[in-house]
Amino acid sequence: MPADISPANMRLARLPQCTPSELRKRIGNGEYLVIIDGLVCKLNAFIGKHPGGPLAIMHMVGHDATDEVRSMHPQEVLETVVPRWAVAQFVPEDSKKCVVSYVEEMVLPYSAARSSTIDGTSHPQPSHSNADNLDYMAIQRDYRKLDTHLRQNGFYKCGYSDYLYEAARYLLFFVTAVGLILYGPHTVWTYLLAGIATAMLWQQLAFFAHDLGHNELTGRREFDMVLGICIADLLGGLSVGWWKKNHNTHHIVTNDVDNDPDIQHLPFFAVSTRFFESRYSTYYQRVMEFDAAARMFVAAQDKLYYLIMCFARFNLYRLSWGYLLFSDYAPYRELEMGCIGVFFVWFNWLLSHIPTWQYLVLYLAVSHSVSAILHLQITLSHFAMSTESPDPVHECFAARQVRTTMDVICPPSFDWFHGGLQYQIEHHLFPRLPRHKLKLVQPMVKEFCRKHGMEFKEFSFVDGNIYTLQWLGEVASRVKLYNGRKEHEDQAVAALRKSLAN
Ligand code: HEM
Repeated sequence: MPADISPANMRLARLPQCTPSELRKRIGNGEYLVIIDGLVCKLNAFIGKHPGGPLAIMHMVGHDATDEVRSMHPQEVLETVVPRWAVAQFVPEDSKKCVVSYVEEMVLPYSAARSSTIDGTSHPQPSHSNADNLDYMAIQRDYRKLDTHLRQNGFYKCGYSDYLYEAARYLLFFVTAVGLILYGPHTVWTYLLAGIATAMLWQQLAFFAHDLGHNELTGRREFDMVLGICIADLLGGLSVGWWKKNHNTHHIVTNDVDNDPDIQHLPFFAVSTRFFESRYSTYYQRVMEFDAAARMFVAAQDKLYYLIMCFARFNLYRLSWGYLLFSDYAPYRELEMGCIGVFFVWFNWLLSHIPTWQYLVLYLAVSHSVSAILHLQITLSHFAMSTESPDPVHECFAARQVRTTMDVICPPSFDWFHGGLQYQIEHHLFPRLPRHKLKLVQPMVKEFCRKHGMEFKEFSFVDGNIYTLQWLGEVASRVKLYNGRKEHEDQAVAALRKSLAN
């Protein structure tokens, strides 16, 4: 095959070389350098314009982000846009070793929390076999082979006909909910059933909005985003922009205590004893205080899990508005605010047809608390999974996703109930893969994990709940120890202060 001598490739071939020590030095001097496919990309001028937001890039400064970037971008961005930002060719010290982070021991102004996670303190982790003895280089190589196989064999093409069944289901729930409220007899059963149908509609639409957020439908970001706004904002009253920011971050730094918003739920939940240290969240840009309220809730988190989940949707309204009103980066702010406004109008119009306040409360309580099913499905995949890498310098993207995620086993006839997202490990390995293809990929992923000795965690929905509750209970039981130690420390400080004052 003749060598590609296009001007773009000639430019890349002429780029200077950059070693790991030069990379560290330049990052220390304030350059935002990310390694992608062997190229060092300087992103200072691009970070503010990045369609995936600045935080995505910040997390990857000083990292080999090849797999993260491949998993998050369409092919044309990888081939034509990424190389434009290349300033050097990267020369690793040892090309036979998989190194993903060159900055673990550096304190970076924009991601200082990341380096503080490895302070040598031991915190309990859910059990994981072989996590210390993996060959990351081989895992990375085979993961890339598998991804290429999926790309070349049409797995990334969306099967639009799959959505015909989806649409029929959405319509059924919508018509049931609205029909019962507008035309049903005024009985408890009517509003109970209408509430359940509304919750199921929201749950099913959330799966569709999720596909659109990953651009799985058409692969065209703007189109999928606007359709997502019509689904999530207009029909569900939640901001899809907020959700995308949150969710993309979750995919890049999955189950990282300081960085992943999907496990940062103080004062209600702590999935790791690390949260007892009142750590700084790079996502929320504030300290997550482990204060008296947090100590009280976390100590009983396994008992309160379902109850708190019943109120989670109200928290999502709050977070959506917080994002739309205050976020620096909200590219569709006006459109989303308009659509959520329309949601409130039509939803209140619907509520105005409920004849008594008792029925109104019943309908709102049922529709919002049954929505908890969705929150359980989301949290089940990660809450009881590892939150700490055994080797942050070498652990490759694929190994990290398998370590931090679990699948839910369910019969094919129940696929719709989990939205196809019970294949979470597959989804985390290939986030842009249309969700109806995930089940076809599962046997390949299982073989990939078996070959490399990575534990493929999967539970039935019931067992997954039990496993999660046990882990939450395990963390909760440590609060007592923490309280005892804190009391002891407070007494020591008080005694010291007293003796200094005398
Ligand atoms: C040279 C570096 C980079 C370039 C040129 C670049 C460019 C882009 C472009 C053009 C898009 C829009 C894609 C589309 O139309 O579907 C995008 C989206 C995105 N990028 Fe990057 N990116 C870079 C680095 C990164 C890095 C290091 C990350 C972190 C893993 C990242 C994460 C994301 C995410 C999460 C999205 C999704 C946004 C969405 O779906 O709306 N990018 N990027």
